[in-house]
Amino acid sequence: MTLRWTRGNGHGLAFRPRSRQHRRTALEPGPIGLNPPDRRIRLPPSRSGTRSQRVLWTNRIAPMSPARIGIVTISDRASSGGYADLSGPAIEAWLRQAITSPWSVDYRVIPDGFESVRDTLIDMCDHAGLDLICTTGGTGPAPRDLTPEAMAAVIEKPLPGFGEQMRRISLNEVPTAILSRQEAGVRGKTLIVNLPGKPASIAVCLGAVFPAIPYCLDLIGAGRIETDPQVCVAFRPKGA
Ligand SMILES: Nc1ncnc2c1ncn2[C@@H]1O[C@H](COP(=O)(O)OP(=O)(O)OP(=O)(O)O)[C@@H](O)[C@H]1O
Ligand SMILES: Nc1nc2c(c(=O)[nH]1)N[C@H]1C(S)=C(S)[C@@H](COP(=O)(O)O)O[C@H]1N2
Repeated sequence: MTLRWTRGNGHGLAFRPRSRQHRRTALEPGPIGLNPPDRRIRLPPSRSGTRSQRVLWTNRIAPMSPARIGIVTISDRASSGGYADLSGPAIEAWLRQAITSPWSVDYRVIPDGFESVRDTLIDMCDHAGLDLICTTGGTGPAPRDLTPEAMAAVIEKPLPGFGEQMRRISLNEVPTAILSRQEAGVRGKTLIVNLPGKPASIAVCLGAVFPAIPYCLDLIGAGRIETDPQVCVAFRPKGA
């Protein structure tokens, strides 16, 4: 038996404006929407089963619960209707191609600014309980670009390698990549990764760092992600 995930709230993809902030939350299928064969749903062992049988069912046979991924577009103009957000959807499209295990998305479009970014990220980590959050925008040096300042107030463990690698790869594309202060870090069981605002930067940056993300999620106790090796070869050390 296989599972096919369906949209959970019946609201489809429509935006629901909320003052200056637009928000869509939907339980959505991953790109494939099927559980891997070794994770088919079976009835759990009865209460009389041994402890090791129950552990086996829980760890190896129970279906993977969907990973919960947040996408946050940080842009004054996208959040006020100045232009259509292209970067958030670009992140979602890239993830749909790369991730083969079930996942759901929590997508928000918010204005630039310290408090707006800080409060949104804290809400997504602590209340929505997301496993991974990808932000886009607000990483540059302009006065309203305050994503890194908000990150400093949110993350508990910085992971500087992410920003270094994304800038390194991006410099092959555009000299102004050096202007991005994008970074990544962990808060509780959530990994947050910043991407620049330009839609074209999304695939470049995700392609550069995503191979390390599934194992990072394993290490922090977040949801498990499987990837399509044609798109992204996730690296997990042998024995992990
Ligand atoms: N989310 C987005 N969707 C579509 N285009 C975007 C987005 N973010 C940035 N861009 C494009 O990239 C350009 C430069 O990005 P940058 O982040 O510097 O924008 P910005 O001028 O700071 O945007 P804003 O004022 O809305 O925050 C923008 O002028 C816009 O054309
Ligand atoms: N791969 C890639 N990285 C990029 C860019 C880009 O076009 N492609 N734009 C740069 C530019 S022009 C800026 S100003 C910084 C910061 O962008 P942000 O403030 O929209 O986050 O990201 C940089 N990083």
